[in-house]
Amino acid sequence: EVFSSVSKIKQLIEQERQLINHLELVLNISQAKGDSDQEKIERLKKKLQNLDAANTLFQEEWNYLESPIAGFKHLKRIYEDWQDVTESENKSENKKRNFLYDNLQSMYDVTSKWRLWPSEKDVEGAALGLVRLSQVYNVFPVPVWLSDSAFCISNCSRHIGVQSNHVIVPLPVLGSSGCHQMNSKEKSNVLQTIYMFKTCRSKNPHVRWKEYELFSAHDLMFVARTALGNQQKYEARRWMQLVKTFKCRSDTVSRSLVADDTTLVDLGELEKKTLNHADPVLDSVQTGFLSLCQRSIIQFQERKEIPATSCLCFWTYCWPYVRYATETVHQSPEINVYHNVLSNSEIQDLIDMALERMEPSLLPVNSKTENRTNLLRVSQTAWLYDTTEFLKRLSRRVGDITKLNSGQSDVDTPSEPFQVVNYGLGGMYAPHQDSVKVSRARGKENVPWLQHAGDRLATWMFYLSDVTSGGATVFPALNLSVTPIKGSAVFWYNLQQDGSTDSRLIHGACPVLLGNKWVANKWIRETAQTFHNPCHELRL
Ligand SMILES: O=C(O)CCC(=O)C(=O)O
Ligand SMILES: [Fe+2]
Repeated sequence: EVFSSVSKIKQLIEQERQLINHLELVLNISQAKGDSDQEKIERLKKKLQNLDAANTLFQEEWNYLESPIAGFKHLKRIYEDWQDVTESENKSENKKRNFLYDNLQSMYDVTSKWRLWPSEKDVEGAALGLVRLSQVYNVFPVPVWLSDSAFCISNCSRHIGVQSNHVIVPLPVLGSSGCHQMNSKEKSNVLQTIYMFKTCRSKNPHVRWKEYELFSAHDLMFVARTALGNQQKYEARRWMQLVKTFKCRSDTVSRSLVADDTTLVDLGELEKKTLNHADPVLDSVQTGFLSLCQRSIIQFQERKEIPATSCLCFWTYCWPYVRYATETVHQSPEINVYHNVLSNSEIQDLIDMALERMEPSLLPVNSKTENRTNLLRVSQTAWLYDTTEFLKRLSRRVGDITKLNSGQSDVDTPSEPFQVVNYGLGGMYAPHQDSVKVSRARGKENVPWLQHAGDRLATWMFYLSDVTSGGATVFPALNLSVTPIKGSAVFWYNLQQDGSTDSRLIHGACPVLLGNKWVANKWIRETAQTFHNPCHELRL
């Protein structure tokens, strides 16, 4: 599975490069051997050129893949293109075993076994990410017709205080259109982006859009069909309607964007299936979650810098001494954000360690990932035990700041190992409690220490990245959202003094609209806090 981690999607560039080099070699040898159909070799060589161009596009600018549109298009292209290359021989009528046939066959076998190669499920996962983003943030692709080029891009909604029909262009997309003179402050500002975009376009009407910035009719149909398959009829209809606007346009660009007749036949069938849709009914937690997520996008531009005045500064006791700042973001129950608790190189080390071990995240209660269509949690996770001095030091730092027993080892387990998380395209975590009271024993029989560790008394979460847009941690019951700041951490108690779950601490991670979000959790368990957990008045 790739779609649930933006960093893994980026890594595909390197992997595809290796395949391209291999294919080139195979084609050259085949040509020299002369045992294959020359026409076929020519066709594949043409294809190879296209693959090479598409791959090179992202080679230097791989941050473009942090845009959900580019990410979706990239996964879909890799899946479809390589399916086409490796299956071309199988499909042909006169299957003749030769060097080319054998090699394409083995490339097919190898890639279908690669865990880090996109499957149809990945393309669907990315499509559902787009649907989720359009639902949550009301950023929705609308066709915008500009001079000779047609493109569909996000519609900026009333939710972020801008009239409809304005457009949001995800920043990486903007960069390629000759509008990249923005400074970093401007880059973090979604609203400004819209105005930048508008001015920029009017100054550069000749700018042509790159293929991965555009949704073709085929792309839109794919998203609509996937939404329908996920029982999201209303959303399916919204995406489908865009194809119709293509259809109505008479200019050549729009006509070329409507792929072929099958798209139109598909469109008719899909329309029938999406009739009589009903809007989903959301409960109050979900509604609170969504409106906090929407609001956090507007707040983003207002609050990016670490607040200087409202912070108390401390030193940790452990080497290397860290001068951190405490910001109380909520009073009762108390939620604190600690700034400057990790250095950039510590962050890089954590991410490098985690990247090798990441697996699709499990849901907390049923611990099953089979039904990924619900996508309550779209991310990948790696557990890092305190096996190195570096990780022990980070665990100690958490203990120094929280005054809790935060160590982690096989014999004595006051807290869990670090759980490093990387979110995917439109990656999110629906509202949940970190407390595991309900599910404690279930499925954990093979982890003996967990049986005695007690509940998750407190949550410590390092932010290992900033997020360009979206991705806030929100607390619907407290009407609070916390913006990820690289190197900061957020901390709260999940349990009340009597050990019961504090329902006010329900929280979730908003979908990432643009960027690559990384966090690292450390859950501090109850049992080993006997002489550490401060009594009521002393709690941090
Ligand atoms: O990523 C976030 O902002 C929240 C993550 C979270 O709640 C969790 O992993 O339990
Ligand atoms: Fe959580």
